[in-house]
Amino acid sequence: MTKQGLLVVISGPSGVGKGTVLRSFMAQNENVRLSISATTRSPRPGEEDGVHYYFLSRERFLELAGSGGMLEHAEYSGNYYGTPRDMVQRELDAGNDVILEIDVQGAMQVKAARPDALMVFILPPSMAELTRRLVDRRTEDEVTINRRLAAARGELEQAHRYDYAVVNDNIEDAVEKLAAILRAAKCSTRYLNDFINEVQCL
Ligand SMILES: Nc1nc2c(ncn2[C@@H]2O[C@H](COP(=O)(O)OP(=O)(O)O)[C@@H](O)[C@H]2O)c(=O)[nH]1
Ligand SMILES: Nc1ncnc2c1ncn2[C@@H]1O[C@H](COP(=O)(O)OP(=O)(O)O)[C@@H](O)[C@H]1O
Repeated sequence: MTKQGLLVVISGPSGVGKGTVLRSFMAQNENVRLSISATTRSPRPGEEDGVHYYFLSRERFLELAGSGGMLEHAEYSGNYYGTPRDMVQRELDAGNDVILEIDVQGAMQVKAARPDALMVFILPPSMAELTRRLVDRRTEDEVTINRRLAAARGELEQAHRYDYAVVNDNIEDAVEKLAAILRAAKCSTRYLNDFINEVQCL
């Protein structure tokens, strides 16, 4: 039997650099898969259906969620977001680690349903820098940016519910810290049963 991959949840306020850090992390690490979420928000320029997100109508989203097709789902800043179940389980069973880049509400659902999930929170160096990144990205209008900054304060208060925090000051450093956390997690005694069956600590 192939050993199961690690389920990794990554959260952090909008604009902190989750996408940027994960793109670089994925390019440097094999046997890791990024779950593609479903969302009802509109695609940004350059975003492709089935690559960055599955862009669904509200009706289709609710249908999928209602039929148990999602591991978790939540409403964030006026839109629905959720993790389709199928790919996550398939990749874990194949022995690949799976990263869910999801908001705090969804993360807490995963933590309850899958206590084995490794929970990582990405922090900004400061609120001023977070604001600067969100504004400079130029993908949202002022109202949306303000909404996301308001949400950020609530999200940061939940960071203590995660196993690890990574400050995204410098991208390369953040990628390296994330890799170290995954390596350490594979040696964690919380996976002791798996560990006895199969040496996970490389
Ligand atoms: N619960 C949940 N949140 C998600 C999912 N996919 C993305 N999100 C979160 O939704 C929020 C908004 O995502 P997005 O609109 O892409 O904006 P961005 O994070 O600023 O690039 C972020 O906190 C994401 O982590 C998902 O499948 N489930
Ligand atoms: N360590 C960093 N230093 C400076 N700018 C960064 C850093 N990480 C990300 N950024 C920039 O901040 C903006 C938001 O990053 P993004 O990855 O889209 O965030 P998120 O996915 O968390 O919403 C982007 O313009 C990105 O280029």
